[in-house]
Amino acid sequence: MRFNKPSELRRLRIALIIGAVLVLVFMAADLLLLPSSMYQLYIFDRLLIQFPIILTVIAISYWRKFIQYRAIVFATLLVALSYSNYWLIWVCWTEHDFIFPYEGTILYAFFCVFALGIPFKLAITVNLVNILGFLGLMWVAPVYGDRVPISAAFVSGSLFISVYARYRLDRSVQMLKQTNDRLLKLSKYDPLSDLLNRRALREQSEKLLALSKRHKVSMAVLMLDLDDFKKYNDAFGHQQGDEAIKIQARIMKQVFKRDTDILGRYGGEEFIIVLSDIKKDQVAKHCQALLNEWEEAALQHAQDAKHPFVSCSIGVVFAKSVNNCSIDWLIDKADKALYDAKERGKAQFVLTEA
Ligand SMILES: Nc1nc2c(ncn2[C@@H]2O[C@H](COP(=O)(O)OP(=O)(O)OP(=O)(O)O)[C@@H](O)[C@H]2O)c(=O)[nH]1
Repeated sequence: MRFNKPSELRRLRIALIIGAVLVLVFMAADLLLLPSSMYQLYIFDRLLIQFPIILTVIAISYWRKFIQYRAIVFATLLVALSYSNYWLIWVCWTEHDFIFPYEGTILYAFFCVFALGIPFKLAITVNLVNILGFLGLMWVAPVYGDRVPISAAFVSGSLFISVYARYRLDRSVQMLKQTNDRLLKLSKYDPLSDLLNRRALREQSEKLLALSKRHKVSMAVLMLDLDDFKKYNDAFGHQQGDEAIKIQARIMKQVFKRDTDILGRYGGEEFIIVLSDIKKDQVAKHCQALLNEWEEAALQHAQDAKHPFVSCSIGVVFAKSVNNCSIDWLIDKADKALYDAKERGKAQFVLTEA
């Protein structure tokens, strides 16, 4: 799952606007309930404190670094909204003897934690601050009389549930992301060599070819095949053969390090390397480096193999311009060059030009 900054920003702004509209809707509902003597106080709290706080956050969302600091901004928003609610409850009680409901505090917590996405650790801190605030309010102004303990328990419990639910949600998303990454890797990479599998190799090669055509740069396709691998398997066993495949992959990664180099397992003991924007003599140098690495590895081959140590043959096609080329055509050319390398005695490379 990739984080998409513009769409996340849009989503958050929409959530904030919905929040602001909800405050207005609740205002209308509350005004039906409240005695008219309290209208001024109530409207002051909602319209001149809470509503502008939300509008300020919407304005802050246009700040360049908002996404980076959004969790802190939303945590501050939650504290500000909750404490302005506490203030309203307190003033209603002390000045008008009116018992203002506390449910808004819970709604604000759920809205900020879920709709705006305050992460788990920050949600604990902020909700703790809000629970302490509510308990403090109940201490200095026991608004709900006999119901103070149950009200305090209800507010604390609800805020705790929002934090716990956030934790479960974060964990599930994290696990989903890990599984997704694993599946993506499995669908793209060959598990034995950790190189691209045939399908991913084709997809990436097509993309690189399109880019090379657009930028009018050269390309080279190398096809590699372990020499007398059947004999190696027969002599040392399939498992040892798998080790040789891993060595081949390691050598390829050692020699071809550019970000744009595409390394893949084409099938069995055949590998493909696709390069872009490279000179012909550089390609030849890299092929020689591959052969040298195998020589240095000095891995004993089967007695009846052509060479005493395990080696590979390489067929290369180099195209200065790829305007009229397709990937299939380039692979076919590299395959023919590989056949030539095998015919000429193996453990060597044959480079042809398209
Ligand atoms: N250990 C192992 N062997 C494999 C794997 N994939 C293919 N092979 C073996 O690779 C061998 C390929 O043999 P051939 O196609 O006859 O080629 P070769 O023996 O390398 O002969 P040349 O290509 O002429 O040098 C077969 O024995 C396959 O079983 C694999 O994943 N692991």
